[in-house]
Amino acid sequence: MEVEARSGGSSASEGRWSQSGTSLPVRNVQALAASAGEVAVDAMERYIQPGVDGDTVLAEHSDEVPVIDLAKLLDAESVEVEAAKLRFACEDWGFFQVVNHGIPIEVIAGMKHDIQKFFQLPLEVKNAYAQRVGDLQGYGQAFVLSDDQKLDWSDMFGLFSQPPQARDMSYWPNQPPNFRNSIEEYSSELMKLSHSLATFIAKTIGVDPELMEDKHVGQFLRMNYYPSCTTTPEKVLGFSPHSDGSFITILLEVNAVQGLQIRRHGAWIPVKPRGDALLVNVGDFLEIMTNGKYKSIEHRVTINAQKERLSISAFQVPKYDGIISPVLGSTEEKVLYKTMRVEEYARLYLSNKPYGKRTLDYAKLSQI
Ligand SMILES: O=C(O)CCC(=O)C(=O)O
Ligand SMILES: [Fe+2]
Repeated sequence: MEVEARSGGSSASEGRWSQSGTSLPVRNVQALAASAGEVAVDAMERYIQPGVDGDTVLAEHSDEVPVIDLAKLLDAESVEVEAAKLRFACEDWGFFQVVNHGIPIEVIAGMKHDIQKFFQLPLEVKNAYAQRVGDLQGYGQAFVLSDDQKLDWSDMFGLFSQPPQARDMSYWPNQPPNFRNSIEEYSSELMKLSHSLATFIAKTIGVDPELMEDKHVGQFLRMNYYPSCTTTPEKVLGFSPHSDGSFITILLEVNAVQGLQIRRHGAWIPVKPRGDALLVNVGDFLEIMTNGKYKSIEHRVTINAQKERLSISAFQVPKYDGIISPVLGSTEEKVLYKTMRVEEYARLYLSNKPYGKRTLDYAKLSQI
């Protein structure tokens, strides 16, 4: 069936395909959506996920997503109360909004502006940047805009943005003109935020922050573009349910269009974008390190009928040649996760396609 769908790309649908470096046609969802008026039912079909529209969504709980104030964590008078909130957020939700995060407004505004301009570039221009890269070895430098394997209604462009010595900026897009600079500023600001959060997270579990130091030394930045979908928005997903292969992930919701949903008690809770906050979530590596005390929660992205949505995920990742293992609070604590090489985990995660929590299940000792 898959072959059928691909070879169906006759002259009528050629405009919806773009050629990758290989001869395989790669679907670009933004281009497909732009031709919406004539999107044939069969072109849409592969994106339809049966049952999505039947899942329980509890919008009335959206306001309960925890909010953590970094300024209060940094203030001796309020740190205790705020750290307790942080602990609850990581244990119970696996997600929190961080306000007073200290990232200059102009840095965020620059990044938002440039990412919108980037996705407005002609497909051939974007593909040229995407084609130049694609090597994920040792986390690699960047990866594709379109993915012909993917069933999700989105296009993504990713690059390894930190640390400076491990990246090659010559691969980064230089359109719009200030893009490289915006990425550089944004990612180095986020790195500082990540270190600050990691310090407080370590304290909430009684771990020496230095033990966490090499667990978020790198940063992978992924820019996500979710076109609107006029035909069957309730039946497609921009991003299928997954947990993140990171220590923590810091998400910027670029244009305030709702879409992200968090798995909670068997239902989905939509997250309301906040202009003054960044959304942080616990990733798989932090779940393993805390021996399951902090949860790497599944999440997914839904699609809007009228509006496109853009977001930027910044995955804080450990040293590729390091190891990841539970850090125990006491000698009596039962070890629930394997000790794994980061490289092994990363390879598994990337090969699995992060649908569901398969990689994390593999790391759980109780599963074997
Ligand atoms: O776009 C979003 O809101 C979330 C994206 C996401 O979950 C991811 O990049 O891992
Ligand atoms: Fe995610």
